[in-house]
Amino acid sequence: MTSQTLIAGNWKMNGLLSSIDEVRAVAEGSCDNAVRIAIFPPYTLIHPISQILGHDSRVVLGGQDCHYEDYGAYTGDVSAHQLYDAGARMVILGHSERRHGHKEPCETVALKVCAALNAGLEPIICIGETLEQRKEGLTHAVLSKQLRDSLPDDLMGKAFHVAYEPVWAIGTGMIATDDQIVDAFSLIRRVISERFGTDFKPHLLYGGSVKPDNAVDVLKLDGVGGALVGGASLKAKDFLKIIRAAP
Ligand SMILES: O=C(CO)COP(=O)(O)O
Repeated sequence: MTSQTLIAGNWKMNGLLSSIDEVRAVAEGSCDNAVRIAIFPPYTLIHPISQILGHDSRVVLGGQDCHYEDYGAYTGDVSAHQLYDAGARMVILGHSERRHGHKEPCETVALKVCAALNAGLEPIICIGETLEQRKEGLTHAVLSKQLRDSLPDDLMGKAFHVAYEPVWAIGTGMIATDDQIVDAFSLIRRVISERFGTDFKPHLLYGGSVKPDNAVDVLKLDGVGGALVGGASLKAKDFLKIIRAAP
């Protein structure tokens, strides 16, 4: 699995056809090949953006979720194969806005991870505790359970990423402290090595209020393999500052 720093922008339910210019500006403004860049626009924009960027673009596209079935009577859903067909090569799975907003259980996330890998998509699997859970001292228990139950058994040798996104840090401007990030990452590494063996080195991202002015501090932390950025990925000028902050 690549150890290249990954800077990923999750646009969530933002962006219109006119926003394609922002992706073009990111592709043109980023010349450091050491950093991998991914943008997760809404489904409606994946294909038009992929057409404009072309195959050898610096920017990889991804979906923000997918269904675990390949096709069928699932009104409103999109399959991993459809994402790939539209030009996506990655997918975010288990984001807290899916886990909490759509009551999505870990077992469903695990099925989606399998579907994504079968379709040739690289998944970013998100986990994170709420503020109440942290205050009650449940952070480790919550993260371990989410991780164990959201990862299918058959992951050896597959390219995937785990994003630690504390729910209370998302969209709040309240970034996790260095100690909280390092602590969560060491737990994630431990849980994964217990399950898949010590040779298995997961690629870990941090997400939650990453901005141009704090990106350097987050990305230099030991073991941080990149960032999953929400609000600050919507404008190319902000996102490029975060990309340039990568070590
Ligand atoms: O949810 C996030 C990325 O998936 C983080 O969002 P913000 O960067 O807006 O806090």
